[in-house]
Amino acid sequence: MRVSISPLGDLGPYFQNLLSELGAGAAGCVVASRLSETSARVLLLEEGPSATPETAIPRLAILPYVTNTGHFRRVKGISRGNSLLGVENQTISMIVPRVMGGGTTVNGALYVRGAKLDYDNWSALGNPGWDHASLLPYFKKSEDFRGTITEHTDAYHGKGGPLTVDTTDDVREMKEIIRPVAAELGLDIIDPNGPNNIGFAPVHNAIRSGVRASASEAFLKPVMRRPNLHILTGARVDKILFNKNKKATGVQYTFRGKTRIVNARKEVIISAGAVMTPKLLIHSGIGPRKQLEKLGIPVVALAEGVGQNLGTHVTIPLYWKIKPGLWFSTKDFLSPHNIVTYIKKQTGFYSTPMGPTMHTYLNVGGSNPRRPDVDLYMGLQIGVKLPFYTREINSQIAGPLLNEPVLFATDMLCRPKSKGYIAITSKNPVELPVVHYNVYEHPDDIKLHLKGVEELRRIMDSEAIRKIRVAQPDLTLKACAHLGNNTDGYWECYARHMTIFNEHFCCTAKMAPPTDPMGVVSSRLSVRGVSGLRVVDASVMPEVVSTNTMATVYVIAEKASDIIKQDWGYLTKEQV
Ligand SMILES: Cc1cc2nc3c(=O)[nH]c(=O)nc-3n(C[C@H](O)[C@H](O)[C@H](O)COP(=O)(O)OP(=O)(O)OC[C@H]3O[C@@H](n4cnc5c(N)ncnc54)[C@H](O)[C@@H]3O)c2cc1C
Repeated sequence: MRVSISPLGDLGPYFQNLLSELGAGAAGCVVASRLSETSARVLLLEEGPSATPETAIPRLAILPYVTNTGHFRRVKGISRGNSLLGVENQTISMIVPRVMGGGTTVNGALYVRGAKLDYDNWSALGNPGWDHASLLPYFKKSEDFRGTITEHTDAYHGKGGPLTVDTTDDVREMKEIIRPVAAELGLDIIDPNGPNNIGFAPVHNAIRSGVRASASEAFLKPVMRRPNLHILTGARVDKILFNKNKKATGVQYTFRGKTRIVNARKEVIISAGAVMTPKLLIHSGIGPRKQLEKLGIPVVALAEGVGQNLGTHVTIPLYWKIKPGLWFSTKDFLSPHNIVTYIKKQTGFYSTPMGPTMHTYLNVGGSNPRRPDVDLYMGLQIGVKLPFYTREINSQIAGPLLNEPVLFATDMLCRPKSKGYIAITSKNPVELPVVHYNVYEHPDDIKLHLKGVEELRRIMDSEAIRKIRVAQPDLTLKACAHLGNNTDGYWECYARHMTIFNEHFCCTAKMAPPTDPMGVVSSRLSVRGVSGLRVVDASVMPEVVSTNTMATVYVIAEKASDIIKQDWGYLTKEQV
């Protein structure tokens, strides 16, 4: 996708009467697209470049994990205490997107909405209008669903929206493997975005006819020529500017090495993602008192919750060796047939993402039989070296499976009670934040997580899975071997070594009622203590949802767009 890169200085008075938006990620692309449906002038400032062509190829979706594609920065993700023991210095190198489309250009393209009760809980926390029934029309508005619809799921899917959601060949194959397992264990096979939230759920992907449907491709590309929408890439916003009445009047940004200012008469919307939005707020004088004082940044508004309350998911990876021939091999990557088929028709091997193809949503803690507390992801893959982990871990767990066909499963905790924070350590806009997330800080998390491991092992021991497995090599973690074979102690030790946290960051500028001292934005997503400033991205989630976060960010952005349109008189009260 090509975007305009004219320096704003050349555009003069055009930017009067402006809605200025920054961050063209999942949320930013939706908001820019929807707001430019009105007569408002919209300026979208994005720090990163346009996406390069290989990002569109689903099979290469995991590329960021193994190489540096230049579409993201790596920030430190640190966990202290008795966790991440198998990771060098207990520090993961985390991906923070920096490209048109943000996370949706570099992510695994899984489109999953989480459980209905996640949203009902947001509303119960004092955020009216954010319950599932109110959000369902917005999920549907975004979506152009190409998968199978039944009479039970029809009411949950949209047709004709900008974002194509589909299932792939790999997912269909996995579904056939799982069908007898589900029958044997008495579990349903469900639609991951349908009415039932417990069971095996074949993955839905944001993919359009074999090509990644990123936020910029789906929401911006079709509307690029709107005269009231202007997009500037390579523009890093350094701070929000305020007048003496604490109204946001515009932003200061750096473009081609020069500092510039643009004024926004209507409002400024931050969509920089859950790691970078807190940085920008703090650099603009909105944040916890101690932090602003320490950095010597003049206070515009005190907001103790900025950068706090960090939520994400934690995962334990496990591997089983399977029969050869069931799955592709490394040779498929270099097969001229596969390459030519993809180039000519966007079908075949390269048209499907490499990653999990099946969720298993279960409630193992007994809290609510309708709301999952673990998501056991599964997929077939070829054994590779594991990023993040130490040499010892790699030789014990990955080594025996290198280049072998494996069934991998990750036990993901849906809503960990442990919380983290984003540390902003410098006033320098170029300096990156550090993510602190102490895995298993809350004692309930490990207990629940280990119940997930138990369930996973039960699934792997089912008759149907045994049929596709071969003798398992010894994958014992030596550091835990003294605790016995398959004992609770062994698995806890395994989890404390192997569990990592994902880049499903959220909740660092959370939406909350005024009574909550850690709330940063209102239920209309306006930043408290100032005017003319909103946050619309993963930061505003009050609590993490039960699954991957992209679909949730899309729904936040769809709803926010209508709220903003209403506040500026483009929609009536009844229309939101
Ligand atoms: C590697 C990876 C894999 C993932 N896999 C999945 C998956 O398969 N399914 C799923 O549901 N979720 C997945 N996620 C999570 C999902 O991508 C995010 O939840 C989602 O992208 C968050 O959207 P956002 O709009 O909040 O932020 P982002 O999409 O991160 O967008 C933020 C944008 O703001 C820009 N920006 C930041 N600071 C500035 C600044 N100062 N000035 C201008 N621009 C700025 C960034 O360059 C970026 O483009 C994954 C995330 C990652 C990183």
